[in-house]
Amino acid sequence: MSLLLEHVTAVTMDSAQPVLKDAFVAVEGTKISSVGTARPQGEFDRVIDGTGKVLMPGLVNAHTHVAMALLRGYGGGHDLYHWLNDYIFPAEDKLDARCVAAGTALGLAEMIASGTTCIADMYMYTDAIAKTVLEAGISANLSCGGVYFGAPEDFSPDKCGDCQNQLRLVEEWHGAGEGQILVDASIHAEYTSCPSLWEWTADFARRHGLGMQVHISETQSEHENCWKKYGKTPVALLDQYGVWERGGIAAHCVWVSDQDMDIMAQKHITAVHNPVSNLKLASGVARVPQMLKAGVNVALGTDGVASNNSHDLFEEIKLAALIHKGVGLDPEAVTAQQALEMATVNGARALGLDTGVIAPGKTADLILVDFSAPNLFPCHDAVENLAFSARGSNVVMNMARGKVIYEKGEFFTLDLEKIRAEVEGYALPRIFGI
Ligand SMILES: CSC[C@H]1O[C@@H](n2cnc3c(O)ncnc32)[C@H](O)[C@@H]1O
Ligand SMILES: [Zn+2]
Repeated sequence: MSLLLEHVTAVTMDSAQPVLKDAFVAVEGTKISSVGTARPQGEFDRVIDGTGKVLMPGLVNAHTHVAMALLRGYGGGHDLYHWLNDYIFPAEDKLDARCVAAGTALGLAEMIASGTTCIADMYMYTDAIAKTVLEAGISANLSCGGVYFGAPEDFSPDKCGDCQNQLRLVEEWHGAGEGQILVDASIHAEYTSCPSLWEWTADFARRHGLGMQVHISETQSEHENCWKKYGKTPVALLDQYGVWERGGIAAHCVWVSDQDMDIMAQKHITAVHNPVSNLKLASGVARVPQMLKAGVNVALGTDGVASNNSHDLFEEIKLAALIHKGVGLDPEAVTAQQALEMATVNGARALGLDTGVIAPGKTADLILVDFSAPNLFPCHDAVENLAFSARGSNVVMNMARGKVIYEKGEFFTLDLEKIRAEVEGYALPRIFGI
């Protein structure tokens, strides 16, 4: 399948040619084949007129729990500890694979309609997630979040359910769909696990050549309790156990120290900034400008919609570009360009994907944003408008791996009616008895 997007304004995220007006972007199979201001030679199976629209790389949600769409906004008004223990974990105890499939489909529909093409996910019943992701068409780094509450001296990988789940996940899904699904090793968090699990997970990632996902220093109490218990911060402690040997995704990083930032830069650990979730759970504001200065790769995530209420990454982009200006009294703290980089090229780097940029040879993960909408007109600077004015609802086309999966309100890989019926008819009654 070949496709040409013509007469479009391309915000490429490629420093060689950042914004191209009246551009032509050609796609061949799953890859971008050409980008320029002259019409490429040849015939195309489909031509899309991009007049009045901005083409940009698909957005990368580098930390999420997509199936938590079922729990949208549940347990509001509490901090992380009470929210997890009093609301989320009890609700999650009632989940089964069918609920998770329904929640994943719902979450993916929201993500796709608002411009997301790639996610890094951590959740349970990962077979159901993988099957749903494959159907939906976006790319996903899936992990199942290692938890171990037993006595450290009793730890054995053969008897640890989460270790067995991680092993199965790799065997069955790593590289599935010609690389559409990658499996990452994962540790839910320092406070839900122990040194023997960290050692095992580091070794597991090394043996299988996997990425790593961990929740890190999300709250002040988590960060300080770790220091009291081990005399180290979570970043430094896990480093001691080899967890970051292959880099990794550290979600939140609200309370990381300056020394942690140096380790993160050195070990290629991405800090995933989740500003909405961190504000909603009153966890704080991550020191993103300091991390950027220290050379840390910073990406963006929504976290689950239980702690966010939305999977619209344009909200995270806007907040990431705004909040650090206010906190640091610095109008240049995080620029519009930097916020867009976090949601595209930096996210792609975090997931180990050859995407996030509009350039020949890159994966064709592309979205069209309608700049004739009242909230995007007039446009003095496309990058500023994307960061500060755009909303997910301005996305009129989502192409993942060269395939148009959403256009003008229509889903081509998901059935929204069926998803709604499954959520209302099965998942919600099972979890909440309603
Ligand atoms: C073991 S699967 C993932 C696990 O993480 C929980 N979760 C969701 N949001 C957060 C967060 O902000 N911090 C820590 N843990 C979180 C989710 O509910 C699953 O149980
Ligand atoms: Zn999370």
